Amino acid sequence: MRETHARYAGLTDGAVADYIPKLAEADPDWFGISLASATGRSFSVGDAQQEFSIQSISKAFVYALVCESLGHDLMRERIGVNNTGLPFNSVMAIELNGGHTMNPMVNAGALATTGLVPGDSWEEKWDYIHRGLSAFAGRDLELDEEVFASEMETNLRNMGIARLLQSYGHISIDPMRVTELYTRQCSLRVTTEDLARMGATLADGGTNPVTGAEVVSPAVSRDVLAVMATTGMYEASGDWLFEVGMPGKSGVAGGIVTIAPGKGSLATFSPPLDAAGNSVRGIRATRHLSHMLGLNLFSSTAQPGTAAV
Ligand SMILES: NC(=O)CC[C@H](N)C(=O)O
Repeated sequence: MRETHARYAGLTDGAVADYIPKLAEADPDWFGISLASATGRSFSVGDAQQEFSIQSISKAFVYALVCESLGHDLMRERIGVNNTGLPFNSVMAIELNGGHTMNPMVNAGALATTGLVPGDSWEEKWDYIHRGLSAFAGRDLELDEEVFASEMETNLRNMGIARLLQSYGHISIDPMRVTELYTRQCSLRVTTEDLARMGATLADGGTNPVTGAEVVSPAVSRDVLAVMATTGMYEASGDWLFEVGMPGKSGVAGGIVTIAPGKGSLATFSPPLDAAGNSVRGIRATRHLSHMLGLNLFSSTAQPGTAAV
């Protein structure tokens, strides 16, 4: 892992996200990698204690929690599991599909998923998300108030998507409050160590390997990993699966979590992103580690390959 970190630390491709003004302040040199096993062991290199906002990675875990509460068959019917082939904040994807969301890993499906979070009040709904994501991580996650405020000020597109979904009957409660709740979940602060533990919980069938908490069922974990594999890296999910061979989920702050079912999880953090909004160093490092550790799910042997990655 040290070798992988050193190998890609000097890579300067990509650009730090700036459509959320606060994110533009990130240091492009930050680079952390953590690994957590499904048996509770972990290892990190680089800026693994640097906190950053979880952003879209929250989508996978909130989806898991809502599937656990409402049933994954119902969620599949309501939200969908197919890739849109379009950017994460696409409005066209809704219009091209008769007003339906396509999957929970892009903004439309994620907003609709957050709109289904159980709770009689907004406080209860937030508590459900906050407690659930914290249970995945095994510690109490904190809100980044500055990132939250910054995105709320510039959130017109997500508000538009939520309104559009309301017009098609896919959000039945106040779409502005749903957008706020979604933005709040995206603003929780994590480190790669947290993300690796969250991923290891999915790798372990929904039980946090460190705390022993049963956060979601093995069946929900399995289904969430399948949706991550098809859509976790947005329109670049095919390239990712082809190269890495494992489900992954990225966020615009620069995090990526990758899961090796039954084995554990890798998490990377590096703010510069490619055109699809995925961390450039994160992709390269994960690809390399998948290869070196023989983690590709489609390989018939667990032997590391030899191709230069
Ligand atoms: N790709 C992402 O991480 C996007 C998350 C961000 N909060 C948004 O909705 O725009």
